[in-house]
Parts: sequence; structure tokens; C-alpha cells
Amino acid sequence: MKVTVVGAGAVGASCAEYIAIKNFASEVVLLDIKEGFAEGKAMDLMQTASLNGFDTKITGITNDYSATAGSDVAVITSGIPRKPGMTREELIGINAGIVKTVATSLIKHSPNVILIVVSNPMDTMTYLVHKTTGLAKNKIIGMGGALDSARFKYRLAEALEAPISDVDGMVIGGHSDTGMVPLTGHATRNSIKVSEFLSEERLSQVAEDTKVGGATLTKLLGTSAWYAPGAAVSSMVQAIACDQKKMFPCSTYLEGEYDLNDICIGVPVILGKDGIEKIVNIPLSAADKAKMQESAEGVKKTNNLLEF
Ligand SMILES: NC(=O)c1ccc[n+]([C@@H]2O[C@H](COP(=O)([O-])OP(=O)(O)OC[C@H]3O[C@@H](n4cnc5c(N)ncnc54)[C@H](O)[C@@H]3O)[C@@H](O)[C@H]2O)c1
Ligand SMILES: O=C(O)C[C@H](O)C(=O)O
Repeated sequence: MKVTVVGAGAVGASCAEYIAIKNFASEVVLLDIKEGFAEGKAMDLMQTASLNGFDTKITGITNDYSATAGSDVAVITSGIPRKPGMTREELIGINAGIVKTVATSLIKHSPNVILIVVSNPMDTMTYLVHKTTGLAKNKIIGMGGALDSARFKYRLAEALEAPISDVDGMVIGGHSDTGMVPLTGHATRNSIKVSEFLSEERLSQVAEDTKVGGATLTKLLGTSAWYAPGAAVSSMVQAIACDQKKMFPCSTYLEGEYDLNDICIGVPVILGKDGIEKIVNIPLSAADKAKMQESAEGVKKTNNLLEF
């Protein structure tokens, strides 16, 4: 299994590190436009191999896509992150051009690649890749929901004063400060609905804290987060590499599912060797359905800013 990660910055390097530590890929190629940067990150990471006990070979390359040829999976993290006070949507002007060029170059050298889009605004960048590359829709996957769900579980565990391993929950919808739909009504502690343990008010606080999870970290860090994003991507790559048929909420192109059309937005999917192998339809409450529609309107507004 050969994996390419484009963008050797905070998220790209974290993603490469987690993939290596999980030890399921034979090769990870890190590519960046900044001269020598990916080479440096790859060398530094390789010098952790004997310490962290992995055999994955990580190589770095400056903007030469021939080194990515034959990749099974490629992750796009190239582009700028937001600064405190910004929304993800404000990144579209710079990141759209980068994501389009990078996706085209990756596919040219690896026509069978499965692409995972991370750069923000992620749902719109995933839609851009869908509209401009001709790659099959099961091979274009946006990462947002896996991260947002991890943050939801963190907040649920905090509210429940429970270990995170006791908690399950999922966030669907757009990967934005206002568009996420944490499914509080489906969340459980050891298969018991969390509403049995938490007041409605506490549960809506959990949902609000989850939605602004990225903004909260951006304010603290001065740039956006990387550990949990890298871990989320690595879990998705592993599900594909190991054909795990695992369910993640991912941004995918919808054609009628959830009553939505011509949009990439987060819904539960099954990830396996073919990428998105199935879009899972789950029953939503009337309130969650309405939130999903509102979220989609927000994503479409950003999509309308794209110039193809
Ligand atoms: N979807 C998510 O859940 C999620 C999570 C975290 C970050 N992000 C997004 O991921 C992106 C990267 O974040 P980061 O913190 O790693 O930023 P970063 O600045 O640390 O790294 C970005 C890297 O991309 C490189 N780059 C820029 N243009 C390039 C090009 N044309 N080709 C190759 N490399 C190029 C830069 O040189 C830089 O090293 C941002 O857009 C951020 O908003 C998304
Ligand atoms: O918050 C951001 O801008 C980065 C990312 O989308 C995140 O959720 O951490």
C-alpha cells in the first residue's frame, strides 16, 4: 500500500506520522511545494522508526509528482490554515486553486488513486475535486466528520465524567462552525442514550462546544489543529488499506440521499478497499433533518463561489 500525503505542514506531517506508527502501509510519500521541507519532515519522521517500532518507509519530495506514481490513496492537506477569528470559508480564494492543481497532478500519476480531501473549506474542496477531475465519486472522500465525531465524543465524555471508550456518537453535516449536526439523540454511553444521563441543556452545550471545536483550538494555538485531524485521516486511510468496512461520517457527493443533490457534505459511509463502498441512510429526527438542510444551504453558498 502506497500512500501520498500532499502538504508536509502540521496536518500532513501528523497524518504521515500516525499512518507510520499504525504500521499498515509499506510506503508514505510526503510532497510539499516548499523546497526541502517534505524531505526534512520525512527524514525526521524516519528517525523515529526504531523508537516507535514501525517499518513504513517515509520519503519526502519537493513538488515532483512522479514520486507519487502508483499511489493507492492520496491525502490533500496542501493550502493555508485559518487564523483566530477567521472562518474556514474565508480560505476558499487561495485553497481552491491549490486543491484543483494538486488533485489533477495526483490523478495524472496515479489514475486509480483514492483521494482524501482535508484542505478547507473541506466540503467545497471535495465538491471542487468532484466537479473538475472526473474521478469516480466513491474515490473522492472529504475528511471532517471523523474529526468532528472524535471531538463530540471528547465533549460527551467530559460532560458524562466517563472514559471516552464508554461513549459513542457521530457528527454529520457540513464541516463548518455553524453547519455541523452532532447527533445528540443517537449518542450513547455503553448503549444507553446519553439523554438518560445528561439534561437537555447540558447536551446542547456539548453540541455547541463540538461545533466550534476547530475555532476553539485555532484561538488557543494561533493556527488550526493537527493531532486529531492527522489521527482522523490516518484512521480513514487504514480503513481503506485494510478493507475494514468501517463506518465514518465523510463528505461525499450526494444524489438524492438525505434529500440532498449536487453537494458534497458529511453523511455516514462505509470505507473499504474501494473507498466509499456505501452511503448509509440513518433515520433522522425532524429537527436533525432541518439542521441538515440548513447545513447544506451553507455549503452550497460556499460552492457558488467556486470558479471552475
Ligand atoms: N478537514 C479538516 O478536518 C481539517 C483539519 C485540519 C486542517 N484542515 C485544513 O488543512 C489545511 C492544512 O492545514 P495545516 O495546519 O497543515 O497547514 P500548514 O500551513 O501547516 O501546511 C500546509 C502545507 O501545504 C503546503 N502547500 C501549499 N501549497 C501547496 C501546493 N500547491 N502543493 C504542495 N504543498 C503545498 C505548504 O507549503 C505547507 O507546508 C488547511 O487548509 C486547514 O484548514 C482541515
Ligand atoms: O478549524 C479549522 O480551521 C481546521 C479544521 O477544520 C479543524 O476542524 O480543526
